[in-house]
Amino acid sequence: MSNTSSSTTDLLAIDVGNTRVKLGLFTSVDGGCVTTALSGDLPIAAPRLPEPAETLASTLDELIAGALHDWLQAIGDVRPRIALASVSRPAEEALAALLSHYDVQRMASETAPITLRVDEPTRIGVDRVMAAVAANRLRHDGRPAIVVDVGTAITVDLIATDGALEGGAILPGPTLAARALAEKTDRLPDIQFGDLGDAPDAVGRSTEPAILAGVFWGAVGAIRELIARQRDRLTDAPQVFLTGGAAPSVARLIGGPDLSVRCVPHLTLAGVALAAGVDR
Ligand SMILES: Nc1ncnc2c1ncn2[C@@H]1O[C@H](COP(=O)(O)OP(=O)(O)O)[C@@H](O)[C@H]1O
Ligand SMILES: CC(C)(COP(=O)(O)O)[C@@H](O)C(=O)NCCC(=O)O
Ligand SMILES: [K+]
Repeated sequence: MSNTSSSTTDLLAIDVGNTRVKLGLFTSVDGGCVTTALSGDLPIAAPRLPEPAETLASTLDELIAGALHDWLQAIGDVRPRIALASVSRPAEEALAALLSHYDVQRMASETAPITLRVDEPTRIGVDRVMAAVAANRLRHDGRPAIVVDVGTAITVDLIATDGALEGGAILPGPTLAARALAEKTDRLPDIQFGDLGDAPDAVGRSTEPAILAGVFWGAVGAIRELIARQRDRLTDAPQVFLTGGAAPSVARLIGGPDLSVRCVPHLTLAGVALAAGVDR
């Protein structure tokens, strides 16, 4: 882990999902947003999206058990200001209690720097909104975008050419789908797959591989179909941004010759940092 020098403009962005909490330390230098990555002695040029200098992805239990304390110490206990975006109310309260000595800004969907062209702006998940804020930085002017977040749930969201978040689709993620099968049936086991790994054979020759084939290719197929249907409403080809814990496993199966898909691991964290004004 690199040494990060303390600065009053350091921002700790936190994305609290239903499975894991993602933390990213964003450092600002001279009011501009740069990474601490160095090329020789010179900071590399500011990317269009802020990149966290340090990150941690952990379960809430691990954080409470000491991982948060250890990580804050390891990054130099810089006492950054904190921007917290959570889709889990219990996890949010538990984290806020752990961080009671810090200045914590709680992010909300309806106050984010993006137009929400949805029926109930206060209900749309703040993670979806933050990822869209970041996607608005990445997409080319005049091009629409589709943001796919493969986490506990999968979300596929459409951003119009004017930058407004139009809404999208929500479905169970692979791990959740497998767990639901185990819970709601008598004879299906709870398959453990921390890492989805390589694409499985679509013909599983016993129960576990059959479940794996179903949840994996079901997720890939659902994402592809949702992108295709959202794309049908557009005049210009969308740029697709993929994020979330399981995104790397499915990324190369989503795109094609006429569809560019970019995997952006810290999309939501970067959106939190942008919404909290890291480079303003
Ligand atoms: N190493 C991994 N490889 C593939 N998938 C993973 C890995 N770690 C986690 N996942 C998947 O990512 C999901 C968690 O992703 P994440 O984006 O953190 O979700 P959330 O935001 O809902 O907490 C898990 O449910 C699991 O399906
Ligand atoms: C859809 C979600 C459950 C995704 O959560 P995640 O998979 O990141 O844990 C979350 O964005 C959420 O609780 N949304 C609220 C409802 C909505 O977005 O319309
Ligand atoms: K998420």
